[in-house]
Amino acid sequence: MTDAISGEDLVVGYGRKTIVDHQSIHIPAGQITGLIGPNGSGKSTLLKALAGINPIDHGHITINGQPQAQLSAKALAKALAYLAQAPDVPGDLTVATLVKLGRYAYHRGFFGQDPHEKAQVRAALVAAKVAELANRPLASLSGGQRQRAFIAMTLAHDSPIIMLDEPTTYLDLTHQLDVLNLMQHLNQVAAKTIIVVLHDLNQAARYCDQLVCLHDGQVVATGSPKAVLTAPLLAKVFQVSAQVVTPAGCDYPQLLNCQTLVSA
Ligand SMILES: Nc1ncnc2c1ncn2[C@@H]1O[C@H](COP(=O)(O)OP(=O)(O)OP(=O)(O)O)[C@@H](O)[C@H]1O
Repeated sequence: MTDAISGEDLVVGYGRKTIVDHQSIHIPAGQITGLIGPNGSGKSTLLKALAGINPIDHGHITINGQPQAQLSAKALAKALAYLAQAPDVPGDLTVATLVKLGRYAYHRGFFGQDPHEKAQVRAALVAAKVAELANRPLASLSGGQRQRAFIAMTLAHDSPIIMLDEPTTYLDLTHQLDVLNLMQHLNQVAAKTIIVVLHDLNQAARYCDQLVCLHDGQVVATGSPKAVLTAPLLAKVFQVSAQVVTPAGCDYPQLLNCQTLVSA
């Protein structure tokens, strides 16, 4: 299977503090890859490096076979859309304006025309179920509505690779499932490659083809949810004991009876 993204021997950190230390990661094209790991294990740091947001101190990243370092900002923006964990934008921006910003990589010429803008923005608003909020300023929305507006912006990008850092944060269960189903739909129908950071391991197992598990900045497991979510890994990395079962009719594992192994 070809890689949409590969990162070899990556070192990423902040100032003198190394977070990801000589690690490699491969993101297969056309699949959903889940990044899992405890708080502070380096998921966002690694994802931002793959997206070209965090500079790397060592190693090599390729996007669709091309060295990331050789891609212009516009070429990188056309190749991938990245949705941050807590995006920071002015609250007086309306949802429609935010979603239009997702099209900036396609603006051409002095006046920045984008012939597909109207249709793509409309489709993104509808897909993320925020069309009725189009004229509302972001500051007036609930956390979940805001999150869906940002997802619409990411969809308007219409890039072959989509990176989502904890896209279900702030969402109630229905809207979490909406986002995950939308992600799956984009993968299955539009062949998007998706990399998603998820904390809910049962959702990760259900929706992802591959999981990459980080622990203290190290990639400690890569493979199918069944291969990665084992009782020993859950104990070592998450300090949780759990039964790992494959429910009847499912081809993915689920965790039951989770108990923490560390006392409060
Ligand atoms: N801008 C920053 N400057 C300095 N250190 C940072 C910065 N961002 C993150 N870190 C540190 O890097 C480490 C990894 O953080 P990161 O956000 O990548 O982890 P994560 O696995 O995504 O965590 P979470 O699940 O809590 O979001 C943490 O120790 C964090 O404090």
